[in-house]
Amino acid sequence: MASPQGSRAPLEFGGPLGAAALMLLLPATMFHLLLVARSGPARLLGPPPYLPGLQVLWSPRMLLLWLTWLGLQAALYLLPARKVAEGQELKDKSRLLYPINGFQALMLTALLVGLAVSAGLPLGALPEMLLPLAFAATFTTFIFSVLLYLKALVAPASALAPGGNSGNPIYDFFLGRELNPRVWSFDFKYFCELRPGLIGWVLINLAMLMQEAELRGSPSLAMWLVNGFQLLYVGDALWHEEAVLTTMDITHDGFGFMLAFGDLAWVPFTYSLQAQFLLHHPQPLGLPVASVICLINAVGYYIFRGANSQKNTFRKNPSDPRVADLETIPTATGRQLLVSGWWGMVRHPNYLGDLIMALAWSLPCGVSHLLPYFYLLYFTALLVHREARDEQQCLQKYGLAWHEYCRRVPYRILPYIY
Ligand SMILES: NC(=O)C1=CN([C@@H]2O[C@H](COP(=O)(O)OP(=O)(O)OC[C@H]3O[C@@H](n4cnc5c(N)ncnc54)[C@H](OP(=O)(O)O)[C@@H]3O)[C@@H](O)[C@H]2O)C=CC1
Ligand SMILES: CC(C)CCC[C@@H](C)[C@H]1CC=C2C3=C(CC[C@@]21C)[C@@]1(C)CC[C@H](O)C[C@@H]1CC3
Repeated sequence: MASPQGSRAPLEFGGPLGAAALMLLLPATMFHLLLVARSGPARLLGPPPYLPGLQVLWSPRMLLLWLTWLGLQAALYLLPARKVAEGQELKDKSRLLYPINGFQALMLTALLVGLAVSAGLPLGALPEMLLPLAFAATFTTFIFSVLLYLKALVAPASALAPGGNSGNPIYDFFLGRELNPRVWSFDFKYFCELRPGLIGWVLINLAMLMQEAELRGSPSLAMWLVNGFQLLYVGDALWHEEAVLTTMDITHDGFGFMLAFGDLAWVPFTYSLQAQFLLHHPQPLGLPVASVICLINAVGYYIFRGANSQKNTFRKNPSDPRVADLETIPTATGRQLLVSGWWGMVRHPNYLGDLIMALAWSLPCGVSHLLPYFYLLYFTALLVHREARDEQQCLQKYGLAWHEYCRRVPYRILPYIY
């Protein structure tokens, strides 16, 4: 049974008050964005064009559609996997097993959607359903988080996350108590992190593209770019699915409202904002500008993928010829820190690449509105905060060696600036 005593981990996100505020603010922001993206002025900082009543938001049919989507992705998760990977070592020295079949799930979803569309499924109708769908996703996320909280009450103490067990129910509900909640081998956090939300995001994008083709005869170049860039990003994440097993979300954070809402509602409904904006606010884009934007995305992707692959290769096998020549700092844990290559440029080169891509996703939407730049602004804040959390954890793990790394590589994300 879980210990009722509060853990001594320092409180994050502004403690219980911050957690309560975020639980209201995040869904409110998501609905604000959905409403504003379809309004004429599309003003990020203005009031929403109208406040939808419950009869607009609540639809049992949309709830059923949402649950069917989750069910389909769960069924694809359970299909035989090309590989089963081991997670990081847990407190009790055991390691969990995870199926690596996310990319297969993306391909099968594409096949099923393709078949359904050719059989007459009106995917272009999805843009009109976004509000009640997002409401269904938010509603189920709250229920799901309550179930996760209750499940953690009967979990052994060794299954609890380092944070999220303060003893304050609001804070713990938000952050999540159990590290890897599972029913048999079905891992809820791992499943939610990569599948329904990420694949849902590119499906919403595709629906915007199809609806634009229906309205205007063909999709615009800007819509093609946004769809292409974000599909590359999601495809890459699922292709490198195993890498998510070393992220702090999987190894450190509990599974509670923050991640459940982030994965299931926030990602599909707000990360598709640029495509939503373009459907209602077509933007002219010439080939020369489009080529420059493609180049920016390619540079971002090159840094993002290069940095992530270099670290993953090094962590798997430090004597791999691709990384064996890189300079390193030894640490007391026996693990080493890379101090040349991408990780010698700044301490989070992968974040830099990710931010450059975020810029490339907004640029096709022009510069007349701030709204399509919401993702870039939010993502900068998220990564700056995430970087600070990661530094804290690395300092705890590596102590003096981390100080030495910070001395040798003084910039965090942006060389010579931050
Ligand atoms: N689109 C989105 O919404 C989001 C995208 N992301 C992306 O996901 C990816 C993963 O990000 P994230 O999980 O935050 O963290 P990272 O992949 O950056 O991992 C951080 C960990 O890497 C290890 N590390 C740090 N420095 C070094 C070094 N010099 N040499 C070797 N290992 C080092 C440490 O772990 P250890 O030593 O234990 O291996 C550290 O805890 C990133 O590309 C990020 O941009 C992340 C969040 C949201
Ligand atoms: C809504 C809150 C403010 C915060 C929610 C955060 C989540 C949306 C993100 C936390 C870590 C994430 C990661 C990804 C997507 C966003 C969330 C779930 C990736 C899967 C994106 C693709 C990358 O290649 C890997 C990322 C891992 C972390």
